[in-house]
Amino acid sequence: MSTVGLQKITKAFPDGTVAVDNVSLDVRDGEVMVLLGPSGCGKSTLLRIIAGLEDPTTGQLLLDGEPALDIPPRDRHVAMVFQDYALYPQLTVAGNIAFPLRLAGVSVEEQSERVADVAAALGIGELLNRKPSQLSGGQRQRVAMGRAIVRRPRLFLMDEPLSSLDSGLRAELRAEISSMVRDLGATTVYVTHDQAEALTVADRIAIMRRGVLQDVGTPAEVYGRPATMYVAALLGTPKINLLEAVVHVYDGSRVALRIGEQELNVPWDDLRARALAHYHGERIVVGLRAEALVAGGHELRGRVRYVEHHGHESLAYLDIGAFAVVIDDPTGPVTAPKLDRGFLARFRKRPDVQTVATTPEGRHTRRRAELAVRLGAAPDLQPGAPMGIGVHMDRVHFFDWAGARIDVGWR
Ligand SMILES: Nc1ncnc2c1ncn2[C@@H]1O[C@H](COP(=O)(O)OP(=O)(O)OP(=O)(O)O)[C@@H](O)[C@H]1O
Repeated sequence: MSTVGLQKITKAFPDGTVAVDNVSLDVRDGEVMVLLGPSGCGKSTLLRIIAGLEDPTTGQLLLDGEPALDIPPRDRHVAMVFQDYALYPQLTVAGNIAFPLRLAGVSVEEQSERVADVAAALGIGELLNRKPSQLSGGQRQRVAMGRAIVRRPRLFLMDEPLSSLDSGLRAELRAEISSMVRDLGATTVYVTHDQAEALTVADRIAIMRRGVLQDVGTPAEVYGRPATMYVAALLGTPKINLLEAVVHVYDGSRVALRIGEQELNVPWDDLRARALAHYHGERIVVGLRAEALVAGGHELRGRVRYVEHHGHESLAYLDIGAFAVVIDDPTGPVTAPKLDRGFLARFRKRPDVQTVATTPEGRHTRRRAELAVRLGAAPDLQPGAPMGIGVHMDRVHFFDWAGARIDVGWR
């Protein structure tokens, strides 16, 4: 049994940097909780607070329901895995994995038994006599994991464990890590800035921005019902289009969203239409992911700007004469569309990027929107071709201008 409770944790460093800002989060027994966010958002600081390497300025930490801030790090029974492996170069693989057991005074027989078990589970049983310098990056990371597991900790803390590996190996190892921690049943807090990694590894994801917790939920929940525009922009490939729209209610009977020169109707039997009606005359943001759109419908019209081929499918990027909001955060993800030269030349004459608002979500800029629509493998489409677009309204997200979700029964 192992749970973590973070209660209103704030960490301000002496220079005034607030790395973690009033974060409350419960990690359940046996759960893999991923802390996701861009560099500098406070993920590592939170992890270090759980490990006891850092004290919060205010707030409480509970381990297994008990206040834990006074427990020294070595007595918290947590194992940390970092991105830079930190293996002892002079020790063999077996020596590295056995190291914490040796420190703990475990007998030599038990040490070699446990090392062999762990190495077999990680597929590095053949490498026990090698030195770290004779291993590949992936093998070194497995050894580092082995050294953490062998102690049978009640809690794993992993800080970007895969970030120094190439992308193929990352994908392979993240699947392995997620099945391994589940087999062990160990509660895990896993830090990453990679949304794809978070969506694969996590039971639940906690999304952070500038020290503030933005959203918590299963991968399906945070992807399917993002709490804020920022969360929507962070998750998914291709990135969501965040379109600037103005709400118009016709005679209290129909809600339409004016997107550029076009109108997207929200049927009155869509329960969210009532929530949207409160914004009559106001600017909101409409989030459209590729899976909300189908080529050949009639809800929106656009012109093909360019087509991106991905082998099994392709993505058409359409100009629909609308503006997209870009979350302008130097440390955050930017939903900047790819701009070709001609586009840039035309828009230099009429700048498309301008600051339009400063909200709690950050400084917003707008750009000419490019709507991504999924198509078959090799569509016969030329730039400039007109295309009708169908919209699955149930997959469309609405946010107010400050970036908070507009929805029925939303918190
Ligand atoms: N000792 C310190 N003194 C002052 N500021 C600090 C200190 N340690 C961290 N910070 C700041 O606190 C913020 C959060 O840092 P943290 O390392 O937790 O972020 P992170 O999300 O883990 O980023 P990364 O992925 O780059 O490690 C950053 O702005 C960082 O510069």
